Amino acid sequence: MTAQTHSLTEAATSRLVRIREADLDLQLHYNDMGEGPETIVMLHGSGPGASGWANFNRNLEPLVNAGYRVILMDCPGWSKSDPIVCSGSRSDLNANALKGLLNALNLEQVHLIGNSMGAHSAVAFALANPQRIGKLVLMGGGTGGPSQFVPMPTEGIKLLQGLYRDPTINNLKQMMKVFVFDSSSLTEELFQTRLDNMLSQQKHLDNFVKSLAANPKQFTDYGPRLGEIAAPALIIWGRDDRFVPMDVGLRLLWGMQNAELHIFNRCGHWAQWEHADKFNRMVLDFFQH
Ligand SMILES: O=C(O)CCC(=O)/C=C/C=C(\O)C(=O)O
Repeated sequence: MTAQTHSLTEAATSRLVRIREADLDLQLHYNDMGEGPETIVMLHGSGPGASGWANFNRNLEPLVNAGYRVILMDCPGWSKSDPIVCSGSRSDLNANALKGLLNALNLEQVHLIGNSMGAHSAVAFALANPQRIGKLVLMGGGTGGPSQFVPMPTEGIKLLQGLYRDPTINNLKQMMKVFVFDSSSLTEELFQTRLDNMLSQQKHLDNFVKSLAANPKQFTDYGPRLGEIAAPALIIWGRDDRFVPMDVGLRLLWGMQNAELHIFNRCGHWAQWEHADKFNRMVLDFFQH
């Protein structure tokens, strides 16, 4: 552990900020750590109880040690950010929240790492604000829309939606076992932390269900616009992803101007957690060259 990372705890890096952007006027929670000329913002997925810290805690230290400022944004409707009902595009809503956060922190340009919903939101942000993007890392997401091979919603997304409606420990375990390739890596402590996160914000759970009822397709299909994105992009997928299938990654690869794709074998929807060491090395190499 270096001097930079000895204080890398959720509590020590936790911050709140008020943002006003487009039709949003709300309080956002984020974690802020490290120092350096370049900033990486990480955007989490849409599962119940998700947060920047829950999704990316295995990926922070190498980036901070390499001299990056790292920010985890908790999207509106998750963790300690304000609740919201989303009846339009969740990808665009999160992109607006990110713009508000960057403006509040005086950050003109950043790199983005997005997981699942976070990847959908990163692409929405890149389309709306091309000049504010350095590089993009997208895992298990990047655009809504169909898979060529797998019926949608996938089994994972059905379990996720069921968990929002009925947030029990058994439903949580069922969902998380489909999340990852090797479910023996999931500990009771991890389940309990996730359950506590979920149940501490009942309003977020209720609002997600209301949002789905108002608009079942929360994530815009940006397929036709992917060619507008010129930023270098590293797409990372799990071969065994049962939430957002791997061919969505191929759509991104074909669509974006400057993208490359890495597919992990024996990997589900959480590449940054399931293959953290290799993921961290690949991401650092991508940012540094
Ligand atoms: O519905 C989609 O396309 C996105 C699903 C999604 O974001 C799931 C993410 C789940 C997590 O990463 C999580 O809960 O930690």
